[in-house]
Amino acid sequence: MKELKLLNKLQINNLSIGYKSPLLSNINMEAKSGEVILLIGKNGTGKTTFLKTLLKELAPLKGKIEINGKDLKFLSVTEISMLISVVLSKINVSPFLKVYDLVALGRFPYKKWYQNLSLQEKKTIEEILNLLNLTQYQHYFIHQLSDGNLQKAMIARALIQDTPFLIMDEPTSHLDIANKLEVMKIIHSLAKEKGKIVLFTSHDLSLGLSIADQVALIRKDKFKIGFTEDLAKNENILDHFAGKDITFNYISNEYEFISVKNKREISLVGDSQSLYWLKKALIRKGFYIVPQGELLIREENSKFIVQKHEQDYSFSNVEEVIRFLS
Ligand SMILES: Nc1ncnc2c1ncn2[C@@H]1O[C@H](COP(=O)(O)OP(=O)(O)OP(=O)(O)O)[C@@H](O)[C@H]1O
Repeated sequence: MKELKLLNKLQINNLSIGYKSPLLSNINMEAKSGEVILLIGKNGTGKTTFLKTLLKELAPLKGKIEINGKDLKFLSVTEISMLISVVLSKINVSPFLKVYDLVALGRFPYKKWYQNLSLQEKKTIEEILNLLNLTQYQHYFIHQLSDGNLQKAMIARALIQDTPFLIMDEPTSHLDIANKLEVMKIIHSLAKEKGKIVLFTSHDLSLGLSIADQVALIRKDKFKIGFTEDLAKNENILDHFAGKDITFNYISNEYEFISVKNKREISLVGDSQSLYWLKKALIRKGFYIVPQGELLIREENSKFIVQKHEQDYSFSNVEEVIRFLS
């Protein structure tokens, strides 16, 4: 699906947001066509407040937000709807709306009644339903949809709105891993193939980081933004979300729960899938994985071989190894 790529730009200067008093100040950021921005921060730090300000539901306390050179302050609701579409985490539509009608509502900024959809608009709705594998559900009431398909229907509505800037609040919450991955893929392709700027919040950090070009982090009343990997490295963002007895493993890219009962040091030789699962179990049980441990474990002919005091012990599964070591 090739489309003319327009150069979209979001520019925020010296923005302060909040209610009576500022929650966050001195927010500066810039994003261009094709960029995905992940907004993260612990609960209650101001993510929703930031999104509401971008949507002009809240007035900025200070500063300026421009989309494609247009200052939000001077735009009407309809004009903003042609620039920004939004997928909210809380579904705010009637459950007795049919999927097709929900999606068609995305054209509301452009006309008075969706029944007057042009042939071209109807064709685009069909294409988008098809793109999101929703065609077979188009005549369902939205309360009849699974969470995954409901989320996709909300995304379809935002897509039909056809705006340069798309905001998504927790688009992967309540979804299983297959649907999370699908939504991530959609976000990625909307930016890369359609040239949109997509800003989304997520508590699924490693998934979000894998598609984000920039990360905006709200921490200790400060808004920091940067190139994803630089910000992740400089701000230790993954450790920031870990807690007591929980650590982020930069090799496996996962959070790990650490028990403090065992303190033995183990070395794993090799990097097979079996050793990966063994390593997860060892860490969960509180062993330290180090380069030169007191015990060595390798895989040979689909068996785990534990080398202890120069002697080899063979085990056929993870459970046996853990029982032997515990
Ligand atoms: N209408 C309001 N008036 C005054 N304070 C508010 C209002 N709405 C939210 N707040 C406060 O602003 C702060 C930030 O809230 P916000 O909802 O933006 O956080 P968040 O990062 O989106 O949290 P979460 O991850 O839990 O959704 C909180 O302390 C909250 O209590």
